[in-house]
Amino acid sequence: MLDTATNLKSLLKDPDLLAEKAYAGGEWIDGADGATFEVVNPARGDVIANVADLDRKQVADVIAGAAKAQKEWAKWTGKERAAVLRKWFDLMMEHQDDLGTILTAEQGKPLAEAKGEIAYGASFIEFFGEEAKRVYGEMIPGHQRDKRIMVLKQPIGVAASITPWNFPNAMITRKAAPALAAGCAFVGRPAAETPLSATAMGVLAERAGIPAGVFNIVTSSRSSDIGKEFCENPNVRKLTFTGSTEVGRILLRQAADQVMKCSMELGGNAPFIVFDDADVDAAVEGAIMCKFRNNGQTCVCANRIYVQAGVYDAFAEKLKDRVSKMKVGDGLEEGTELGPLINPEASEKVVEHIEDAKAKGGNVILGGADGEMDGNFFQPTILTGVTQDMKVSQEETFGPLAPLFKFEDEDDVITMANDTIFGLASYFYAKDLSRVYKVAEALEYGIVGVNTGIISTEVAPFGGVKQSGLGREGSHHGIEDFLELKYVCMSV
Ligand SMILES: NC(=O)C1=CN([C@@H]2O[C@H](COP(=O)(O)OP(=O)(O)OC[C@H]3O[C@@H](n4cnc5c(N)ncnc54)[C@H](OP(=O)(O)O)[C@@H]3O)[C@@H](O)[C@H]2O)C=CC1
Ligand SMILES: O=C(O)[C@H](O)CS(=O)(=O)O
Repeated sequence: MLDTATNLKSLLKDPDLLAEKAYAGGEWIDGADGATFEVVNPARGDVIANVADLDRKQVADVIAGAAKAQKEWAKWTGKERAAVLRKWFDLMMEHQDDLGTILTAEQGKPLAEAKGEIAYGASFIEFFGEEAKRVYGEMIPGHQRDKRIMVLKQPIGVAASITPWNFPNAMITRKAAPALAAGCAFVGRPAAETPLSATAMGVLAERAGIPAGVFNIVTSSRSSDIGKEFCENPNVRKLTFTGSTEVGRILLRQAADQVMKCSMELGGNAPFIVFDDADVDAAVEGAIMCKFRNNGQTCVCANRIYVQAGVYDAFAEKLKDRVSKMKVGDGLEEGTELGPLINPEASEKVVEHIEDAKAKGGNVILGGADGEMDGNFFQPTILTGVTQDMKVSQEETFGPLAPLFKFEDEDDVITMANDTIFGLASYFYAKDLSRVYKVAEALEYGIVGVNTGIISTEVAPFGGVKQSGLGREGSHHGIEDFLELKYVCMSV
């Protein structure tokens, strides 16, 4: 039973990984006047930690220190930076079990998924540690006989990061790894719901030999204040955000005054399309992984499931059979496949989408809003007879709700799939090669999964179009957002 920080420490092989202070300038610091905020285990509602609650002035001081440290860090060679990043990666993998336990305790996902997130998060550090050695500039043939043109790539400076609660480790490393590899300093503010995974990364950064002030975690419950400091502080040259489109808009407006370089990984509304020529069994498995990963709390989860008329009934029946067997429970308990939602508001949103769909003609064939589940637990739910006018079609549910839409022909489903302000991830199952090419090209999304429901990897460029974001994270593209191009024109 998780009910106190002491109890959580008792589950860890290395209890020092549970850090309740902020990590800044190589020091562990308290909130001003000892202020703290509570971290709650979403499965049981118990307080598992009391974490330093930094105020805006303290964060400004951290940024000043990061700016100083960054000047020295930028002088390191790419190879030297690669070495400490590799050490950080090795330490993450060595402590994968403890990091997973901490993650499950504060976020709720099943322990196996949490450990998977640690490996996924670590993969960004491994990948960008290697990229640190390959930040190449270029020589361009001069435009005049006496001119030589050189293009340098230099670190942008201090990168400020704001991350969500749903992937409390990987969303930090997906930003910190390219930032540090490029020679930037990093000041990260994790979601108040899940700061412990972030401070644990501070413990390991210190052990890896990352210089003081290069990697900083500012824990705070005052998200708006800290966001304003990040956007208004002249020492911050880059803002990288993962979270809702709503908050992304606020940050972009705030960052505009400094014309700050921003990367935005925002909300999604992923269509998952099953054509008549699909392998239906494979599509059902893909839909389960895509829809119920992290209990539906990912920006790339299938939010709308479109099934062509010829296979609709078979798909619905098979999906219902598989989902009815999924185990809901505490993420720390053996065999749990679906943990709790992060908070009561998340459950309320799922209920709202179910009730709206029912009122507009939808049918619940599994689960539903009036289940006997307590706390933040929610029984996985499948709706049929879903149509475009329902809330679930235009809003991100961010929970274990699978709405099935029936469609007749290819052009119709492309139109429906693209009928959203979002454009992050999309998926479809089909075998015909011509259809695969045409549909992949027609979907207005940054990511298209073909005959797969899982697309997340450090080697590919992750990001959205339309109101799902700006920029890409991961892949060799991911480091570019932390570099500035400098053109040197030499007269010889
Ligand atoms: N595209 C992507 O990769 C991802 C997108 N998302 C999207 O985010 C949403 C769910 O995540 P959720 O965490 O609730 O999203 P939010 O946008 O509410 O929060 C994201 C982060 O922003 C912080 N925040 C909230 N308001 C402000 C503000 N005014 N100024 C500065 N920071 C602020 C939050 O802090 P606090 O929580 O402490 O208030 C949190 O750390 C969904 O829409 C999901 O699709 C989520 C993850 C990944
Ligand atoms: O926060 C999220 O939803 C992640 O970006 C999704 S993923 O990269 O872990 O797939």
